[in-house]
Amino acid sequence: MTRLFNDPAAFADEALEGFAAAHRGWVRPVTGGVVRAAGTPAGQVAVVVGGGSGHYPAFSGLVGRGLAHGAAVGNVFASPSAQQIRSVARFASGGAGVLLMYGNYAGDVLHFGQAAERLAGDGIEARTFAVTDDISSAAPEESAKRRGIAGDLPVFKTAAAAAEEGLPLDEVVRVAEHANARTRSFGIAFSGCTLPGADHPLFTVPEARMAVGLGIHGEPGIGEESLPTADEAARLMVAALLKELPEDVDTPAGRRAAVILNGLGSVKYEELFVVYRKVAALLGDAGVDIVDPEVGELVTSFDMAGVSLTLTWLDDRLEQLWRAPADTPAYRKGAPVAQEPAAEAVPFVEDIDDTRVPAATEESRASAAHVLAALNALAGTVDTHADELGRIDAVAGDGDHGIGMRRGSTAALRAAVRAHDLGAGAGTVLVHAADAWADKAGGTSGALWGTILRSLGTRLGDQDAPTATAVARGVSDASDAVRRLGGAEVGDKTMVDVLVPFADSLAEAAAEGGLLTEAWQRAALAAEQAAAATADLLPRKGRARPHAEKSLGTPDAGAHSLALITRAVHGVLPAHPLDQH
Ligand SMILES: Nc1ncnc2c1ncn2[C@@H]1O[C@H](COP(=O)(O)OP(=O)(O)O)[C@@H](O)[C@H]1O
Ligand SMILES: O=C(COP(=O)(O)O)[C@@H](O)CO
Repeated sequence: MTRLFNDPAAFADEALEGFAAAHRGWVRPVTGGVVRAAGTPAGQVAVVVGGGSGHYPAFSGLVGRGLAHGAAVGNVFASPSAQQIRSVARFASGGAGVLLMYGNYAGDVLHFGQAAERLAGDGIEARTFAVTDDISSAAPEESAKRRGIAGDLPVFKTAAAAAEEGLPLDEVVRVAEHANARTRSFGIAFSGCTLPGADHPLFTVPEARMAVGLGIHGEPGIGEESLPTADEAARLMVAALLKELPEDVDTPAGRRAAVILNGLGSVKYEELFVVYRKVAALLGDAGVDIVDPEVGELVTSFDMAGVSLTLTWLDDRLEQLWRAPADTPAYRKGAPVAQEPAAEAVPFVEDIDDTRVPAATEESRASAAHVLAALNALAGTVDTHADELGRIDAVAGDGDHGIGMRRGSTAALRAAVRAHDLGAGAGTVLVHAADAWADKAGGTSGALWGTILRSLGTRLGDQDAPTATAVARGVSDASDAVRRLGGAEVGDKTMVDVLVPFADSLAEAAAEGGLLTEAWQRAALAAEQAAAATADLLPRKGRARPHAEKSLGTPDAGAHSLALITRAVHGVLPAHPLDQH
């Protein structure tokens, strides 16, 4: 249970504020997260890590000398937005490029990827790297699809130590790749976490049972067993990791390994030590030399009861980087160094200002009022159904779909009203709404809804009043862009299962002529049917993919929310052609 909070929606921001206030010697708050208080030395590659809140000390606690140069911090269990990441990276950049590092989750992959593209536009070379250490989350032949858990630490740390040595970006990336290929984790859990403001846990594990391989957001595991003793838990985790050695490690005997026994939130230190005692003995029996082990909380999930074991199989180079000094709020190694308080917040760079509004015609400005009505209806239906969306998402996802959609749609509406008041046309109103949605919501749906609204806005532009055909084309553009960005196709059990038939049916109906509202009505029906049909599908993308049977019988959350939105928007479309006011 998370008991101490104010407004649950403000939890992540308030936690970050307090964290920064408590660690002024190490970090400086900037838009989107934190950077090192002392800045990045000129000419050094900056390692910017990030992910959702709720996993402390990942990710803000790992910022400081010898480790990350900055951390982009998202909402609870949702990736930071591309805009947040871009902002942190701009503040952290030391002029030699930026390596963006995160765990392999759909939302993070989308937002960090977009941030890297935008940084290139800012003249900052940026590369991305997703950590994939959790061996329960995909089979060895699909290791690139694995999630990142406590293996984040050794992969971030070795790459950052290479950056600290002054190596160029390409070489820092090579170290990250090598460390990731040599890092494997395996976890078990006994109970789920309860998010701030929630009155029940996000997921549960039956009494006296243990979920094997359960993810840090409750992603389905690979099995369930009776509650083990501490020694049995150690045996299970060590055996799993020794069974899956990296390709270039033929036997554990005589090898050196960094070992992390990570507590996920409510397993306390003495319990961890009892387990570690057996882990060390078993690894010793297998002939493994343990190097600088860590036993403690390094990647958590609020009050989740569980532990994970991570091994990084070292060679001389990785060992040198693993053992290099580090000094961050949550992770210190080597001789202590006195911290200087941060200089008062003088921005290293200008904050990003994307609020300008280009000139628009009278017609387009008048149509912007219809766009506002549509966004208002959208935000209204999301608000009404937020709890239901969360419940659906919790079946096989992380339960935050309603929260994220509410946060995004509210921010989008607010930005749209502001742009409209500044005299924006329909296209610009949508583009501002798109950016606000992606920025404030983060997560997978934030990136995808940002893309949907931006595609539509770009197609409508600020010159002509939108016709049914232009709207249908904009929706088709959105459908193409979402598929391109997320890589999902129809049948994968995502919002794409609704977006594609909605776009196709709208295009078909619009081509027959008539009013947008009539065409939209047909398309909304197609969307509702397609959303309901996702209940029969097995997910092939996103969090719910591994061991997906759990979601059979429940529709996809993103597909359902899209169908609800198409219906709500239909209710406010004008009963006359948009270009004839
Ligand atoms: N690759 C993808 N392409 C399109 N849609 C996706 C993809 N992955 C996930 N989704 C959609 O995103 C929804 C989850 O959104 P959200 O709650 O923001 O996710 P998360 O918490 O994983 O960031 C899913 O229900 C699904 O419809
Ligand atoms: O949950 C996280 C990000 O994944 P999403 O796919 O955006 O939900 C985050 O906590 C781990 O980085």
